[in-house]
This record gives sequence, C-alpha cells and structure tokens, in this order.
Amino acid sequence: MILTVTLNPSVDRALEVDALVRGEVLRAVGSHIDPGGKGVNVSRALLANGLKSTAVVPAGGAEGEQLVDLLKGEGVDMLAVPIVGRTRSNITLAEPDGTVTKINEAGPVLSAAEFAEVSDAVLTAARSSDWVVICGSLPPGPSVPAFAALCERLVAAGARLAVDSSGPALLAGVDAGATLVKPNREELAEAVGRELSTLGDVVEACARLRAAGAGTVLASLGADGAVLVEESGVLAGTSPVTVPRSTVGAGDALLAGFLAAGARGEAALVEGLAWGAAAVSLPGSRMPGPQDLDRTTVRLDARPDLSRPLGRG
Ligand SMILES: Nc1ncnc2c1ncn2[C@@H]1O[C@H](COP(=O)(O)OP(=O)(O)OP(=O)(O)O)[C@@H](O)[C@H]1O
Ligand SMILES: O=P(O)(O)OC[C@@]1(O)O[C@H](CO)[C@@H](O)[C@@H]1O
Repeated sequence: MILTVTLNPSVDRALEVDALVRGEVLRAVGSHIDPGGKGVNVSRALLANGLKSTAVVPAGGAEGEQLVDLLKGEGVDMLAVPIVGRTRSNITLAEPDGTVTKINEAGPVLSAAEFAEVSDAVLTAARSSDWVVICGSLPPGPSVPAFAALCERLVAAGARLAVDSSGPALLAGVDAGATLVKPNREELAEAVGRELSTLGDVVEACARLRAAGAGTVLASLGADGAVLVEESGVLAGTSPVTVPRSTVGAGDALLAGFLAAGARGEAALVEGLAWGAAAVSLPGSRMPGPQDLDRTTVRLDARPDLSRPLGRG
C-alpha cells in the first residue's frame, strides 16, 4: 500500500477560456472542480489504475469539507486531519492550445499541534505502507526543521520515502536519505543553484542530489521527458504528446506510474512516462486510467546525448 501525504492540499478549480486577456472580464467556456494537491493526485492516479493508496490530508473550513467530499466521491481512501484554517482553492485558467495559467493560494497555517497530529498519523500509517510519498508545497506554519524531522523519523523507521517538493523541503528529503525524489527542471535547478540547459546538466544535478543523500532521482522535464538517475545508472526517456490539453498534475501522474511499476529501471520509467503523457492529453488535473495509456510511444535511451539542449524551461 502506498501512503501519500499532501500537507497543503487544495480544491482545484479549472476554468476554460478562449484566450487569456489581462484586465478583461473573461467568460469561462467550461469549468470543473477536482480534489487537488500533488499527493492527492498521486493517490487519484493510482486509484484510476486499480491500485490502493491512502491519502493523508489536513482539511479545514468549507473548502476542507468540499475536498473530503470530492475525495469520497472519487473513492480515494483518506486520512483527513481536521485543522482550524481553511483549505486553499487553486485556480487553473486553461486555453484551447493547452496553455495553462495557475494561481495557487499559500494555504492555511498548520499550527505546531496540527503538524504534530499529521506527523503522528503519517508515522503510524507508514508502518503498514510500502511507500510514504510526500508531495507538494509546505503550508505556512511548519518549519523546515520540523518537516526535516518528519522525513528523518520516517527513514529511521525503515519507510521507503519519496519526496516531490521544492526548495528547502526537497533538500530536507534529500538530506534525510529519501529513497526517491522527483524534482521538475526548475526545482532541480534551484536545488543545485544553477541553470540546467542540457541533458548533461540535468544528469549532473541528479548525481549531486544522490551524493547528498537521495537514493534515486527522477527528474521530470516537461516536453523533454524525464531522466532517471539511480544506483545502476542513467536512463532518459520521452513520450511525445500530439495534442497537449493540460499539464497540471502531469508530474504527479509520472510519479504515480513510476511507483506503480516498482520505482526502478526501464519498466518503471516507461510506465511513468506513459502516465505523464496521458495526463497531459487530458483536461484539468484529470488522472489517466488504463484506457488512456499508450506505452508504445515511449522512447528510452540508456546512453543519452548529454549535450542535447533542453527546450525553453
Ligand atoms: N508538453 C508536454 N509534452 C509531452 N509530455 C509532457 C509535456 N509536459 C509534461 N509532460 C510529461 O509529464 C511529465 C511531468 O511533467 P513536468 O516536468 O511538467 O512535471 P511537474 O512540473 O512536476 O508537473 P505538475 O507539478 O503539474 O504535476 C514529464 O516528465 C513528461 O513525461
Ligand atoms: O502549490 P503546490 O503544492 O506546489 O502545488 C499544488 C498544485 O498546483 O499541484 C497539483 C498539480 O501538480 C495541483 O493539483 C495543485 O493545485
């Protein structure tokens, strides 16, 4: 069983507009609401493919209730920890060519007592889980040392920990010795403090995170695919998408597919790329199911050209 942890979940509201024009009243031509947050999406993707997981979410206020109802409606097993603050709403503005503009709230404050309650729930559930997957931004409140302590306690307790976050939270996961980290290009660049222009830059940056404590690094690179750097070597892969609809949650789908297929080697990278590409072909943050997956378009390369330039990030 996979335990996902989203410390800052959301109600995701996606509005489709014909074109984004600043300063105008825009009329939405379509709208939908999804339960959101990166770990929540990993759980949704796993469920869409018949795999069991439990999503840990702090939830508060009317939006917290809505989040819990949406998760129940989709049949996602959850551990909701009540909090005083109001769960955030994140907005996606989607244009017909697949361009998305996202506005994410900071999220409610998680008090020290609430964070301790969430941590206890995670540490307890971790005992019967194959993976603990902590994803997304830290809400205001918990300090980085408190988050780092949670990661360290999980690793010390023998949990296989995966972290998909940014900034200091990503580095805390690396330092704690997470089994897997999944940064995107921007997060990886921030973690190593330099721009990443080529595939070689990405491989080098992943190697640095491994040297600092991470077991495996799965770097997602948008349309440039993904790079996997693990004990046994380096693999790069792409999965072209003919008609991109929404990239929201593509990284979460990639991570879910990678975990679902064992989190190592070619088979897992193929699965992750197939799930990521399928998510990009679907509207909003809809997670792909078996009917959406096409593994035949995935191309892997065990000896990638490290001088290959990446698209504009
Ligand atoms: N434009 C695209 N064309 C083809 N595949 C894409 C595209 N964008 C994303 N992908 C696929 O989805 C995966 C994840 O994308 P990305 O690197 O943007 O993740 P992310 O920034 O973590 O996304 P999010 O935070 O929205 O979940 C990529 O590794 C790739 O397989
Ligand atoms: O603000 P964060 O935590 O970095 O990201 C939150 C979020 O943008 O990530 C998911 C897509 O990956 C969405 O469901 C959600 O709105």
